[in-house]
Amino acid sequence: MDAIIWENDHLRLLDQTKLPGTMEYIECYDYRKVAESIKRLAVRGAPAIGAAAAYGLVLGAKQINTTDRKEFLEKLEAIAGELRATRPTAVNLAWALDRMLMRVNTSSEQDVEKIRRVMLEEAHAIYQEDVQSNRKMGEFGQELLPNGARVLTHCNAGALATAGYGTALGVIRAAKEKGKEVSVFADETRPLLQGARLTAWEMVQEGIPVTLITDGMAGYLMAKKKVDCVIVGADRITANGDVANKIGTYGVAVLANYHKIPFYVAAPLSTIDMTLSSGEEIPIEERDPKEVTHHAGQAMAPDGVQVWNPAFDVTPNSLVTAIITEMGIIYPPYTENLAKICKPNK
Ligand SMILES: CSC[C@H]1O[C@H](OP(=O)(O)O)[C@H](O)[C@@H]1O
Repeated sequence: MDAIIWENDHLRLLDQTKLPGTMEYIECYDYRKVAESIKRLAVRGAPAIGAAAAYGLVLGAKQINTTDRKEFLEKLEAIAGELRATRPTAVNLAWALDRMLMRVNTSSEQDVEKIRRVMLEEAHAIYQEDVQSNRKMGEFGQELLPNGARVLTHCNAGALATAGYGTALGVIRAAKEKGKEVSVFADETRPLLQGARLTAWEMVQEGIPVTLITDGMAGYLMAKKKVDCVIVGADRITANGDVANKIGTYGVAVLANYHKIPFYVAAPLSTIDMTLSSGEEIPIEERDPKEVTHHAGQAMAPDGVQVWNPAFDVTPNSLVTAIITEMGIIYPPYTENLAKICKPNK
């Protein structure tokens, strides 16, 4: 299932808000449609929104009506700013836009039409590199999974959250491709149910045994010794190895630590932000309270209730057993070992 397709000179986004019931693509010819799709999580997942934003900038470039390079660049920066503002936590979004702008600004090309072609090349490169990174991550990560491994995951860090194959679910896929019997416990992941709607769907599609649990069941499942390890994705990892990921991840990490179960994070280098020294500096997106008080348009809580709805939390590096990257499996001390594989973002 391709969440992101560039076809016939426009971007097609699988509307993930309609899964698992309906597979419907959003046809984007305007960068504002891409921005709106990222905001409402029609396309979501750190690497996926980075790739979508890169293609969104390509669409924006086509909408700038000038042949003057300076004016073109000024308007392109403004469009990039609108795309960057859609979601604050996943660093891949900013990383992809910065990479696109860097490619344009370091090009000596004066012909705006040729610049547009260079931008499309760069967006394709971002997309293709993400799939390759996921496969390399899977190759390294599957070494951590013995035959018969029972893996708990939270949210969706699969093909739908990336350009394809997945980060956490890429490790699961790679283990299966090696002939290992691996099964998955998927946290439903309130409030938007990425686990129930997306991870469970991906695993069922692939014939990988998956058991859906509510978020509150993870602890008891571990206490019953039914989990061999936890693997999650990430939206931003700081230089010291702190991890921002979907809300609820921190609780799963604390439980895993209490039950002495390995807690792994699978993420490409594009998710590691070396400009931030710790997780305290990560901007955490807060979303519409209606995501918590309503489900399928039905009120689940009384009017007047207060709501707190952070979309992410931060797991301290002390609870992270290892970080699975396309450069290999990174163990503590993270500050030292991440610096060895990452170039500073800035
Ligand atoms: C492979 S990154 C997936 C990451 O992104 C998700 O957040 P959202 O669904 O809000 O975009 C979640 O944190 C996943 O772990």
